[in-house]
Parts: sequence; structure tokens; C-alpha cells
Amino acid sequence: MGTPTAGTLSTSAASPRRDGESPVVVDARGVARSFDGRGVLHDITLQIRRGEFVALLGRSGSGKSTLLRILAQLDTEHDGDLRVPERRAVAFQDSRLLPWARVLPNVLLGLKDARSRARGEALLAEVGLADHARAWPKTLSGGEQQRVALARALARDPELLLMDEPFGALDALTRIRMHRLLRGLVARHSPGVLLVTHDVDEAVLLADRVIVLTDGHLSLDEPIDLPEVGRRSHPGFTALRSRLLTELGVGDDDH
Ligand SMILES: Nc1ncnc2c1ncn2[C@@H]1O[C@H](COP(=O)(O)OP(=O)(O)OP(=O)(O)O)[C@@H](O)[C@H]1O
Repeated sequence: MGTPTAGTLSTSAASPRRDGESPVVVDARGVARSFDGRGVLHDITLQIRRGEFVALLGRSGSGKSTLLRILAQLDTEHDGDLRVPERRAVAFQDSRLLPWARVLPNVLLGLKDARSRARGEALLAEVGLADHARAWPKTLSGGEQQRVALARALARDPELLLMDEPFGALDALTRIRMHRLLRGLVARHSPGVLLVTHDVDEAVLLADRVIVLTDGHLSLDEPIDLPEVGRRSHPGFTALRSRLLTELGVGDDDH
């Protein structure tokens, strides 16, 4: 494995957000990863800007989680150049809350700033859990635990929010509610977002842009030019959904 060039983007102070010119919060050039000599990611070049919501689709084993872990810098054993901001947050399919800490301390975990508490409380209110600040995680439903995990991620005011199948374990109705919540949170807090999902509908409903990994190669990178409201009933939704299913090797008839 070669030595990666990893840098830190500092975007918050210098560049105010401008249409189409928001600061870049992921700048990956030629990123590659092998395990035991087997290439899993090949020559990934990808930029994500602050405020942009990117969905990452791919078949099982295509390298999605590997890429997310690299962008989170949980895995630094890659080739190529990567720049991501210091202020980044990751959410996984399981909420990974500490069972021995109540909800608010979970949200505030690792934050030392005296103003953090107020921010944590405000975020709990935003995710509809103001009354649960003193609850133990195990007393919450799966959806509530994921809402706490989102509050925890946003408490760091991340410039980059990375999510790996965050709603994968939730029932269909809870997922729909989480989609609405997430869109609102992202609109208000404006991080750059990379959402790994298996779910084509989820990708097309939520994202501004969709990328597809095929056997470790970025095989598609496309803006989603659909209205935010009424997206599912827009004719463009069905068309893009079909194209993505084809790209993923699943015909509409199989679905
Ligand atoms: N630590 C590791 N050691 C060896 N191989 C690994 C490791 N991590 C991932 N791989 C391999 O890399 C490939 C891509 O895995 P990855 O988890 O990134 O895929 P994925 O697209 O996220 O899959 P899924 O949708 O099933 O979660 C797989 O073949 C996997 O076995």
C-alpha cells in the first residue's frame, strides 16, 4: 500500500457559501484501496461541496463502506490524495449510543465547549426528543435511537456528514419519517452529505446527486434535477429510478 496524501480542508472561515460555489468538503483524487493485494476501490476521484447531498449506491461488495470509512479517515491505508475537513461526523446503521450514558450525554460525548450543552438540547428538540434527554438509550425505539445518533452527529456542527445505511434497520413507516427529518436537518445545518444506501428510492428521494460504485469503480455520477416537493410522483423519478436499477444490474421487471 502506498502512502496516502491526507490533508485537512479548512472551509468554514474562509469561504462563505455561494450558489454552486460552496466550499469543497471532500476532495478525493485517485483514491484506491486493496486488501491482501485484491483491489477493492480503484482510482476514485470525487468532490463534494458543503450543502450538497450525495447518495452512494452500489451492489453488495462494490466498495461503498470501504469508501465511506476512508472519507471518515477510519481507514487511512489507501493510495491517492484525500482532503476532508476536521469537523466531520459519521452515522451507521446501528446508532452506536453508549448504553451506560443517558441521551443528552451521548449527544454531547467528547464535546468540551460550555455552549455545547445548549446546542445538544436544541438538537434533541429538533429531532423531536427534547423530553428524552435523561432517558437511557435502551428505553428508546430503534428510530428514536437513530434520531439521537443524528443529533450527536450534528452537535459537532460538521462540515461533512457521512452516513452508512442509517435507516437500514428501520421499518418502512419510520424510514419515511426519518427521510423527512433528515432533509430538514440537512437543509438547516448544510453539511456536505454522503449517504450510503442500498435503496434506490431513498437515494432518488433524498439526494441532489447520485453516484454509483461498480466493482470499486465510480461508474455513474449525476445530479438529481427533480423538485424537492412531490418528487416521488414526478415522471423524472421513475425514469431515474429505472436507469439506476439498470446501472445496478437489476431490471425493473425484477423489482
Ligand atoms: N478489512 C477488510 N479486509 C479484507 N477485505 C475487506 C475488508 N473490508 C472490506 N473488504 C472487502 O472489500 C469488498 C468491499 O466491501 P464493502 O464493505 O466496502 O462493500 P459494500 O459495497 O459496502 O457492501 P455491502 O453493501 O454488502 O455492505 C468486499 O469484497 C469485502 O469483503
